[in-house]
Amino acid sequence: MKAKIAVLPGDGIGPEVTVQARRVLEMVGENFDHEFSFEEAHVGGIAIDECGDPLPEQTLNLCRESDAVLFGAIGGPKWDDPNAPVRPEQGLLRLRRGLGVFANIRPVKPHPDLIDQAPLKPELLRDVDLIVIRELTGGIYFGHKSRENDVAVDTCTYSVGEVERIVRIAASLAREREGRLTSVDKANVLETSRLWRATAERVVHDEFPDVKLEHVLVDAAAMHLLQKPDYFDVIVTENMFGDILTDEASVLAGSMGLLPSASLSDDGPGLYEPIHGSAPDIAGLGIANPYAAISSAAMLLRHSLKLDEEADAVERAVARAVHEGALTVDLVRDERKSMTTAEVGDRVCELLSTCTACLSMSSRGFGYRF
Ligand SMILES: NC(=O)C1=CN([C@@H]2O[C@H](COP(=O)(O)OP(=O)(O)OC[C@H]3O[C@@H](n4cnc5c(N)ncnc54)[C@H](O)[C@@H]3O)[C@@H](O)[C@H]2O)C=CC1
Ligand SMILES: CC(C)CC(=O)C(=O)O
Ligand SMILES: [Mg+2]
Repeated sequence: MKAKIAVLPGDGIGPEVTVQARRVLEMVGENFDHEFSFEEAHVGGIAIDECGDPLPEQTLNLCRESDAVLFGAIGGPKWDDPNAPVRPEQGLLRLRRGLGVFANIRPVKPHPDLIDQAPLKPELLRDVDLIVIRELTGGIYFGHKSRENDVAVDTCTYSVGEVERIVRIAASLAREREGRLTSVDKANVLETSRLWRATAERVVHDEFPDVKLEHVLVDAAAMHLLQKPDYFDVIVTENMFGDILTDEASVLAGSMGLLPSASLSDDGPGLYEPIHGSAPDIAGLGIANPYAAISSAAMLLRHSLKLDEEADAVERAVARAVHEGALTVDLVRDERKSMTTAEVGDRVCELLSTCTACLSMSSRGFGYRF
């Protein structure tokens, strides 16, 4: 097949991990005989430096006319001045809104070979296999903001329609998995959460009677994620809660550098990005973990290009590479045994072209279930 992929590396470790994800897609194109074309554009801080706008019009246009968007990360201390008129993060938020990608899918499934190194007890992690569905284009990140003298305001707004569509996606997914949906809110305090809860209740009751819905307050959910993470199947929640809970959930997998994501709209290109940020503390050192970006590329193959076999092959190559110990420093106890970002990318590409088990449809992959 032919596909046009927009590549937005961004800032910090964004370009370092995105180049590895792009190499993996190129390798998939070669091995499976697809014609993928790639076009890069600036977003975030680098775009501010270039033209004063974190999402230049040509970047958004490129994304709109592509089949999918591969995104790195944005932001960093250079653009962190609280009085700055524009910030890199605005570029990402405008991109998500501009593409209408309201459904952010963040799977969390610890790799069996990494469980012993995670900060939580192995017995808590062995059966963890959960997906967070985060509403991505509404809520407090997009509400009206103001600042006057000593007072600042951020507004959180949700409409019934916004809640209905994200709950439908989450409930459909739960139906294909274990049929358990946990809706996370703060309905004891927030009016938006009370609307969220009532809407989720109605949609699931009317349209997904086979799905078991429960409501958990976000503060308790933060605790349960660490105390009994294997309890969860599908979690659906609003934008900011999903942002925070998935950083927490990355601890279950072992590193921020492991969690991928897909952001989808009703139609149009999907946006694929690791859940982590630009990691200024390690940027430029060549040690960032590229697995989250590479796994996001697998999600791109599956969701935007409908290439399941190819997506499975990438996930199997990642699983195999992790099993062999192809790990960056965030995942190894002995630094001398770590690989660089590029070495990990090399190994995944090698496995994709040489490992018959990775390419074989009959062998089992890592198996994100969605
Ligand atoms: N999607 C995006 O582009 C996001 C951008 N940001 C921006 O990124 C900048 C830094 O934010 P932080 O709060 O430090 O969050 P961060 O996610 O960039 O980093 C948090 C911690 O995780 C580590 N980490 C992150 N990705 C890693 C990887 N691939 N391999 C190994 N270690 C990794 C970092 O070294 C750091 O210690 C800020 O400007 C923030 O606004 C933050 C989150 C998401
Ligand atoms: C600009 C931020 C909202 C990005 C972020 O933290 C995320 O999407 O996880
Ligand atoms: Mg985040």
